[in-house]
Amino acid sequence: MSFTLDARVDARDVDLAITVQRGETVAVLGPNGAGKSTLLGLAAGLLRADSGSATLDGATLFDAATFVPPHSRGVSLLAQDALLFPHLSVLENVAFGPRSAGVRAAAARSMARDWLGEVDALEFASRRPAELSGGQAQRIAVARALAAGPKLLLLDEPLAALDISVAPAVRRMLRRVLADRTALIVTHDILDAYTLADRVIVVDGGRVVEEGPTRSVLERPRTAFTAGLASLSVLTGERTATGLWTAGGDIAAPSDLPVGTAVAAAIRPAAVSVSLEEPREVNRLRGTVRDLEPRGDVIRVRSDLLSADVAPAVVADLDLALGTPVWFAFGAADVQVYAR
Ligand SMILES: Nc1ncnc2c1ncn2[C@@H]1O[C@H](COP(=O)(O)OP(=O)(O)OP(=O)(O)O)[C@@H](O)[C@H]1O
Repeated sequence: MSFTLDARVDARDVDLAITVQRGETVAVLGPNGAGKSTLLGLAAGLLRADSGSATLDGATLFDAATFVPPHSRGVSLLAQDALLFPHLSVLENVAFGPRSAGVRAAAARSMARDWLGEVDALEFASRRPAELSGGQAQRIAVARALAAGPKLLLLDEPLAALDISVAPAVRRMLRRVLADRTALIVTHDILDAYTLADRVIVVDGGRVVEEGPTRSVLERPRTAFTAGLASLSVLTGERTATGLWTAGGDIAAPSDLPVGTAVAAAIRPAAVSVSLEEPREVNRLRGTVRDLEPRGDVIRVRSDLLSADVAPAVVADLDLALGTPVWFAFGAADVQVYAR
């Protein structure tokens, strides 16, 4: 076990318990105000808990009697913005951590060069932060965080401030450097969770509401927030002999779960079609159009129960608008049933 935290911040109604295994990257997802930054603040030592404790590799970071200050924790926090020292060169920025830890100047510079190489940014060593693009500055910030030799790396939406044209390359770099590291990454981007994290924790209302391996949480969401993030429609109901019973009607779906089990069913919007007349498909549910959202080359048609991705021509042909009553249809094989 590497990092454990079980702590409360009463004024924020936050009560979180999490564990990160050694070498594991855990993504922290959740709506605005859920408590994600509070979690990072507690781990980094920027915020004090009212009660609880945290340990890192067996050493106490805080408890009722102890509070290890941020710089002595072996924890590095990488913020959304690079926050480099503007008056220092890139190399000096990265060498700062080792220098503060007592490493001699020449050795610290050599370490800094190694870390700059690690993030593909050696060519910027002599520049000042003002001469860097956002993506370049974020690479330097990663090198600086790693050069401090942290046992736990905290990343607070590290790609959020980047131009979408540079984010993929920085994400690839992060994937490489996070591979064997103990890290917590707060993100709003499901792609970060898929590409960077071994496990995800979903926080809502100051509590952990879902956790597990990234794929299983995102493919079998238990909360509306996670379902929305994963772009899945989730229907809840009870297992029947042929599928499941839901408030919207019976649905045919394959499943090995016993009849009567409380189940949820996830359906991808791309697998759902929309019509005005009652369709022939065995799985058909009535709905009312609540929202029409352009998403690339499809329009996402949302109702209270289900969403469907359809071609713009279909929206035009059916004359869909907010409030239009419609039928949704989908195949039994497109329904993923799991226990709630
Ligand atoms: N400095 C603060 N003082 C008091 N309450 C705060 C402070 N910062 C956050 N809170 C409250 O604590 C709760 C958790 O907020 P937190 O910033 O941790 O959420 P978050 O998940 O990081 O949100 P976001 O995604 O918007 O950054 C919220 O109710 C918020 O209003």
